[in-house]
Amino acid sequence: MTKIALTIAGSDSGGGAGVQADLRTFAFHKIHGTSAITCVTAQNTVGVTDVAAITPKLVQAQLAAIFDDMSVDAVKTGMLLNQEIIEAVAKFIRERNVHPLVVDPVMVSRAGVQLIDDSAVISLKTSLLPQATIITPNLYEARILSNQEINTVEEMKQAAVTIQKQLGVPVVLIKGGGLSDRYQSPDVWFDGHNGEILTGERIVTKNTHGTGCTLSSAIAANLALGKDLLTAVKEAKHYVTVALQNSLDIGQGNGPVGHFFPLLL
Ligand SMILES: Nc1ncnc2c1ncn2[C@@H]1O[C@H](COP(=O)(O)OP(=O)(O)O)[C@@H](O)[C@H]1O
Ligand SMILES: Cc1ncc(COP(=O)(O)OP(=O)(O)O)c(N)n1
Repeated sequence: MTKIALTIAGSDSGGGAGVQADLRTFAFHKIHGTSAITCVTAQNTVGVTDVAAITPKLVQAQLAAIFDDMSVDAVKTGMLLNQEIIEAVAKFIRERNVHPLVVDPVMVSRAGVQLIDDSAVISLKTSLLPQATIITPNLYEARILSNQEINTVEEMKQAAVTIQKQLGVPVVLIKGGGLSDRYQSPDVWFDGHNGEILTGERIVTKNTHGTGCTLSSAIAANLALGKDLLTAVKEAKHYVTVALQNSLDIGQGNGPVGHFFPLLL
């Protein structure tokens, strides 16, 4: 039977991240992708030049249109932009008991650019993250969520424990793309009992745009396919590594990861 996944995220006009990356990732996994768009960014490989929010009412209407008609096997959230949209999404997820739910708490891009309003961070912490099956902060986002400095794998482990306990999220995966390690790009998993370092070869390329979106949508795709959470994460990390090996040297800045390769999962 055809599996269905949903991305609740922003549009990236340059096609490297956001909804565009998510739908490509779903398609690669042979999942039918649906989308509830939260905001439209004017963006390319160099940066974001403008952004406009979709009204919370229209975000909710997109969600209702999907869930009133289809049976959704897994959901991911990405860039939610502001407090009103986060509250609308969180309310829908609570009322419809939406799961499994992968929350990529998009706040700051790997280049350090803030992608959501300050007030939105509080709503994210209190309304959305506690409903997630797994959250996938990058180093910047994990610093904000844990209130601690993170520059090493040891500090990633400590922060994962802090975030998991303080926010009551079942599983925290801190992504290590931003570490200054020349050979490895490790992610740290903590599920309340067990911690695990998911190792991965660091691919040397400037074309890393969309890695976080691709990872979280690949996790959602694997969950939609019925895989257990740790397997879903490990296979998603492998997918991102291969996508980085096939990244596209387009544009004048950081090109996107590529999705044009044979299935190697
Ligand atoms: N150069 C790289 N080589 C291999 N894996 C990478 C590289 N950069 C990022 N990753 C991986 O991509 C995923 C997304 O991480 P990251 O880039 O830190 O997130 P974000 O895009 O949200 O800032 C993680 O699994 C991370 O380990
Ligand atoms: C519309 C939109 N959503 C999310 C992001 C951030 O993308 P991400 O893959 O998490 O980060 P980078 O690897 O590109 O830093 C975005 N830029 N736009």
